[in-house]
Amino acid sequence: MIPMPMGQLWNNVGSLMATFMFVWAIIQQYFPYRLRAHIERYAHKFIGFLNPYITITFPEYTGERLRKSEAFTAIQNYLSSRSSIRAKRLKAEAVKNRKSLVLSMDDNEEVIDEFNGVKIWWTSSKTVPKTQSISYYPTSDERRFYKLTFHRRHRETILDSFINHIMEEGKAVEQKNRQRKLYMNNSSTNWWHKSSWRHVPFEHPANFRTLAMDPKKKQEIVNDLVKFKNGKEYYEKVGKAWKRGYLLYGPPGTGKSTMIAAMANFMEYDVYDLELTSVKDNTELKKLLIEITNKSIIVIEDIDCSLDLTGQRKKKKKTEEEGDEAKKEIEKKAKEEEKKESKVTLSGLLNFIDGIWSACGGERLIIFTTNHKEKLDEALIRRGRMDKHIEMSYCGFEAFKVLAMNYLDVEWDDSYDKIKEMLENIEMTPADVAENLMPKYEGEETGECLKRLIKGLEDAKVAADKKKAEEEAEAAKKEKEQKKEGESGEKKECKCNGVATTEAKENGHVEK
Ligand SMILES: Nc1ncnc2c1ncn2[C@@H]1O[C@H](COP(=O)(O)OP(=O)(O)OP(=O)(O)O)[C@@H](O)[C@H]1O
Ligand SMILES: [Mg+2]
Repeated sequence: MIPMPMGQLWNNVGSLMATFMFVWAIIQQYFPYRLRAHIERYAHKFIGFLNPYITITFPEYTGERLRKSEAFTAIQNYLSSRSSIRAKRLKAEAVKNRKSLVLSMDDNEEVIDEFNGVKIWWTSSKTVPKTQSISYYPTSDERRFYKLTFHRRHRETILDSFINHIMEEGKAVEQKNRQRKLYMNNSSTNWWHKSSWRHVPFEHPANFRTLAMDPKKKQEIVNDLVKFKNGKEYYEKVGKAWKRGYLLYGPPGTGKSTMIAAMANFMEYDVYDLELTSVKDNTELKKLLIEITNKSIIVIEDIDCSLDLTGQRKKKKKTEEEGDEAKKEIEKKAKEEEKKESKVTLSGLLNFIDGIWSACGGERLIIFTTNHKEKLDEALIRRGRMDKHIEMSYCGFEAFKVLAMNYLDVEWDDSYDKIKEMLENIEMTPADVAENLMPKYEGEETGECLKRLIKGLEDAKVAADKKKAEEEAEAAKKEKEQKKEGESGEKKECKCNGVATTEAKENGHVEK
């Protein structure tokens, strides 16, 4: 039914249409095809003259091979939020890769929508084809479609803006509701895998609220991410691929992996965990890159351990210095290693990050983590590649407060002053603080957990002092040995030379 304002005029039009339909049925039955086509053309003109409303149909499947229409899916998503508020009869479907059921209006249901003050009617219907045919595609013969009806005076608004608006909004709804994924790269030796990546649902609960770190630093990271997410036009304007690199560095247990999960949840991106050691060579690395979708985070954890990326440049430098023989030996060793290890090179990785191929697809974050920033090649982490370097460090008092809130649900306790002072002087990772705070049995008192943390900090202090004393003793011992060696060397030199060397003279060991 076409939605129209009711009234006398429309009643008349309605009976006129009914008469017309009757006449049309007779024409179809008895008139030859050519004449029928001719009459049909004029009939449409006549209906168009009487009916000021325009209708657009969006079928569920399109094309010869009956592929699911993108427009239909976008409208379904767009309407899922609206129709669930406005429609009286809804249909719930479990859709692949969606976190929750998709609610859409039931067949022959109508929803009234509005766009920039223009009234729009959506109806959902289905047709059952009269002729039966054998097909590999949709098992059911039912063809669902959405119908969009609007007044012809709004033709421009609808065609120029509204259609784009529903496509964009529908895609955004889909993005928001989809089940996000955690991908890992398949080993190149497993040739039976069709895709280079396999995945599992990404369900890490980390978020920025529960991430323990300095609040100012955390806010800065959140702002940076928001700027990146909304930066499509900006990146286009400056002629830069829409991607951003983060280097997370710090000791084990300071929350680098937790931060990645929090970023993925905040941005609603998929995560691609790239294990470099199982990538055969640079070509395979490129192939992996091409298969990565937009709105994703590419992670390479412990980049300093992944490959001998730091060594390759240094080796090259060394060979140049040492000449042919050393060169040959190193090349031989390298060849042997290549046989069993990944052949991904530093330049291959640099190209992966910001070569021309890296620009296929957009909205990607690349994150490296390391415990030893100083070990990495400067080229790998220079700005532009790794745009933001984030240090994840030992637990400070602000970070402790977040952890105490997470684990114990307390905002303040009398012991906090003492803990604050201790955390300023003792290094303990957030992972260790969290472990101390976590109740060890059902109903363990908050005070007990805090006491355990204080005890843990005291123990850590004792251990750190002991380590420091040992290191100092070791250093003193070494220095003493070196001094001794130096002295005996000088004496030897003085004895054997017969003639005093300049150095011996300077040191006062001159033979008379
Ligand atoms: N900053 C933090 N905020 C909240 N929880 C943390 C934080 N740091 C560590 N944790 C807790 O400690 C555990 C280990 O942290 P995580 O794996 O993120 O450390 P990491 O820095 O990645 O360590 P590694 O260098 O060994 O990979 C996490 O599961 C989390 O519960
Ligand atoms: Mg980690």
